[in-house]
Amino acid sequence: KEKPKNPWHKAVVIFIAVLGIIAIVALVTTAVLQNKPLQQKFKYGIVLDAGSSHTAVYIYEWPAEKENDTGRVKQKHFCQVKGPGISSYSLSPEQAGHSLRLCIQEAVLNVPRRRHHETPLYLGATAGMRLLRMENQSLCDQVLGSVEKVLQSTPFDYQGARIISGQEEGAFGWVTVNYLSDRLKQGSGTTGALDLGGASTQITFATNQDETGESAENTVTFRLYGNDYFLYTHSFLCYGKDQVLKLALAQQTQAGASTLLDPCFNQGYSTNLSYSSVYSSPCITTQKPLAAGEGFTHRGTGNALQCQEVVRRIFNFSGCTFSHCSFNGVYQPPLQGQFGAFSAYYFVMNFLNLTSDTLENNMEKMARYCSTPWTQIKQQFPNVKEKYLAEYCFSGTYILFLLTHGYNFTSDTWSNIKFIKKISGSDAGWTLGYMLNLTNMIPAEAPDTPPLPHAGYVTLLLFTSLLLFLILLCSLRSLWVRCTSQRQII
Ligand SMILES: Nc1ccn([C@@H]2O[C@H](COP(=O)(O)OP(=O)(O)O)[C@@H](O)[C@H]2O)c(=O)n1
Ligand SMILES: [Ca+2]
Repeated sequence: KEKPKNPWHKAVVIFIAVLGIIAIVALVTTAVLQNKPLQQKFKYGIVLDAGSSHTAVYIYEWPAEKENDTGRVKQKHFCQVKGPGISSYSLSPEQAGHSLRLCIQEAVLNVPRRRHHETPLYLGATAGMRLLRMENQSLCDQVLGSVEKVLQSTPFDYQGARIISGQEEGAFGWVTVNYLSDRLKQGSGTTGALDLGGASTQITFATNQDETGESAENTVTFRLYGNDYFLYTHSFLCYGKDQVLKLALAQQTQAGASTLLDPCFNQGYSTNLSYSSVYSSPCITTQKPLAAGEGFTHRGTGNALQCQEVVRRIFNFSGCTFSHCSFNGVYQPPLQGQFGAFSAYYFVMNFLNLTSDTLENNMEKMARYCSTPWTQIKQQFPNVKEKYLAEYCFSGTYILFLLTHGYNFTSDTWSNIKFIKKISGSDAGWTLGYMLNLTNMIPAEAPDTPPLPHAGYVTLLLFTSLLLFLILLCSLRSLWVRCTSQRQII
């Protein structure tokens, strides 16, 4: 019944089999290789954070091809400029630019040479320069001119040095935190940002659109990856931890006495301070007391409860003209969601071991730290700079007070605050968000994402190839069986 077969049939079958296998192998290898570039190429961006107490240089890096994916830009290098913040050079502006040179040299070495000319370089100055601008616009311009001159002479693509606003500082800190924790693409449940500097402090969180209606100056809106965000943000100038200490010292030296007994410093701590070091800041609106001499002795008595009262007096809780206020008559809608607290919040709370305990336990630990004699503190932490060490009782008490009485965190909502320094290897702070914004790296609309990740494609491909191979094998086998049996018949 079988039709007679061509004797070439067997050769054709073998030829098809070999061709089929070669095709499948070629398909798999090209698909796997083409979908993933063999060598990653990177691009770079540099941001200088000119803070009130110090300047830091951040170098960021991202894959050259995929700029629009969330969570892809990361911190490659960090350099801390030696010496104080640029606003401290108001009496010798040339030194401000000069102070940056070593970190710039490091940046030159850390970015591949062929990328230098296309690497954007930004400098943003925060509260220290805001205060200098209030005090003396011309000195402020001279300092900015001095850093500009140095930054222009680098091989990078210099994009400008400016004082950023408190809203920008708060909002870009929020962008950084949510970008790094990959929350922007998901579109739900963002994290608020709490930043404590030396001269100002920021609070920023997403809220409902109707909550932002009350105060336009506290509102920032973003459209990121197809989602609309309504942010509440406020920057309290003079409420960074160094300026707040001046406020507290001024508050306590109104009588112009020659000795200040300060409950916010440890018992046995004593140092001489000049009245002008306290009263020269634009944050201090009261005049240096008439009775005052040149200076006073600043002596610790170490009492946390009394220190809380000192801190309370630098807050004003009356005169709210909105539905809700934090303090000093500043609008604040009800707190929402989780918060990341970084910068000096982290440094102080981490030192005091207050990052992962209840509010009540933290208050107790704080009381114990404040009442520890100064000699014992120094013995316990011989490697910590004395200036920092002496101020932890005050700074810790201030932070606890600010978060609870200031922003209205309670024992119940305390655990919503996470004290953080880095997220996935990059520092929390405004600099990354600032760069992402200026380089348009976060699109307003969600980019078209491939329906499957790379690994998914590879798996799918391997399975299909295997299946094809098996089908080929089976059909060849049946053909083979048929033509050999026919030959026997012949
Ligand atoms: N290891 C460190 C580094 C900085 N800090 C403090 O962190 C604060 C950083 O403020 P900043 O220089 O960014 O000042 P702003 O311009 O942001 O107000 C300063 O009060 C520093 O003293 C700290 O407590 N421990
Ligand atoms: Ca800062």
